[in-house]
Amino acid sequence: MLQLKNISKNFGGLQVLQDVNFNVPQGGIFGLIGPNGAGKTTVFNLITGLLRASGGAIEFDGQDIGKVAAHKITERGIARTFQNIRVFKEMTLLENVVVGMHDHMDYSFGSVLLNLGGYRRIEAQARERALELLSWLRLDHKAHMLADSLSYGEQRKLEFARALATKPKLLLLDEPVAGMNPAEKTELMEEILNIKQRGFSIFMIEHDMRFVMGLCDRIAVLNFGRIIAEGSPDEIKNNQEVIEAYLGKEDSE
Ligand SMILES: Nc1ncnc2c1ncn2[C@@H]1O[C@H](COP(=O)(O)OP(=O)(O)OP(=O)(O)O)[C@@H](O)[C@H]1O
Repeated sequence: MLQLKNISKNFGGLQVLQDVNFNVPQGGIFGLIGPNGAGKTTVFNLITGLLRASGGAIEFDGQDIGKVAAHKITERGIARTFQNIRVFKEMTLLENVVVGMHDHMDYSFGSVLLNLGGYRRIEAQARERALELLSWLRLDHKAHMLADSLSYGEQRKLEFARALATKPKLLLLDEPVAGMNPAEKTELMEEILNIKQRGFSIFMIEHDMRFVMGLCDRIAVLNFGRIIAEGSPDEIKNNQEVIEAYLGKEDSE
């Protein structure tokens, strides 16, 4: 579904990614892990059009998206959440999700003027859909509360609902359980599995190994800007180079 082909990225003289190749398959959960500073967020920024690669190609559904603008990439079906939470705290949960939908709603200024009934119907459908998305994350009972009243973990989940509002084929999650307590992590695991079962493909960056190993069908490991391993969670857990990258050569015993 999403293919990175020989991707490299330099910031001035600093080579952050080198010959990165992997394929995120349709319908599953793919994980990208690696030590701090390995280049994981840079990969997400390249895929979502926030940065341009220095070399190589990125294809989504067989089409080159390497030069496509960020908002157009969302239109093509890729949505993301960020490491730092970006919800509108002074708006209700429902409003937060409806805002995420607006670019994709089927009305123009003219049609609103000519057809107020149609506009109201579309708005009502949007609110209904937003409630459904909130229910996927078990936040529907708080739909009319301000986002500011949510715990940190709940705000992260609200971000997911908002990303889903753009009807993505592929959902990119940047450290989804950062800052969550163990109970919230367990809940989110179930919710992400449910989202997968609804037909969404998921690609996540995550440091929490229990979460990554428990959820992902396949995992790629990035170390100093290079992919050093790719495989099933069991293959990754037992890969000597991966163990050394995380623990350091000396301590790997
Ligand atoms: N805009 C930039 N300009 C210069 N260097 C950058 C820029 N963005 C990232 N880097 C550098 O690129 C390297 C990779 O950063 P990146 O954030 O992609 O790593 P990461 O694997 O996501 O790390 P973490 O797990 O800590 O979030 C780091 O050395 C970082 O300092």
